[in-house]
Amino acid sequence: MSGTKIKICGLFRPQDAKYVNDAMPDYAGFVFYEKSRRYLPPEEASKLREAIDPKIRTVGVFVGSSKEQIAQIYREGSISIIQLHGDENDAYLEELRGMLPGAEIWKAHKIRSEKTLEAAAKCVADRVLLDNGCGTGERFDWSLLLSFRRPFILAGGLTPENIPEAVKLCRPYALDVSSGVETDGVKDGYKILSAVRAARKYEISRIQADSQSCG
Ligand SMILES: O=C(O)c1ccccc1NCC(=O)[C@H](O)[C@H](O)COP(=O)(O)O
Repeated sequence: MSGTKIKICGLFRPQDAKYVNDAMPDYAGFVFYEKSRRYLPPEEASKLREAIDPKIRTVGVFVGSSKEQIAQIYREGSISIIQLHGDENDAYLEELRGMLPGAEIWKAHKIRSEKTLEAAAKCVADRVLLDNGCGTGERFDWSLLLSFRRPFILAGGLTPENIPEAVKLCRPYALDVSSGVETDGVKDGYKILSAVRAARKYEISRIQADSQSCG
């Protein structure tokens, strides 16, 4: 079944690995941005990666890092996808690609208007992530996505409760959730499980409805 994928972002404690292993999202994110309250020091990334089920792909989130820093972390093997969440432009992406042939690169775009979506549509990244901000728990105006024609990862203000609405309205390739699966600023195992189930459950009920309507 190829349903909507889901990423749980901002893991940094040993128990976060257990939570994702119980829920089995498609992706887990490590934030390598020192100013984030979810910062994971690069020297701790390999240990956390090893504690996570190998079927879950890990994504490194970078803001304003040098290409050399990103390449070093990627080569160490704790992440298999690079997510650029700062002001990186296409030239930066192409240079990074030249340094890391075959690496999957995602680029986050802060969506404010049709114009910001146009930039996302043209971006050279392997995948684009459409967000309100940077792990701030707020969503943008999803109605802007009605005419967006490229597969995308939806981020910003997603919760176990609004995931069915998000999937139904926006039809994303994947969902990216962080604040919405936290309690008192740290990851909550029950909320992670609920978010992953919400994404998968919606997909199952949609497939059932489609097969019934086909007679
Ligand atoms: O999570 C952070 O602290 C963060 C800091 C700086 C840049 C990006 C950051 N997170 C990126 C993500 O991929 C988040 O999952 C995404 O923005 C959604 O966050 P939320 O609205 O909290 O669900």
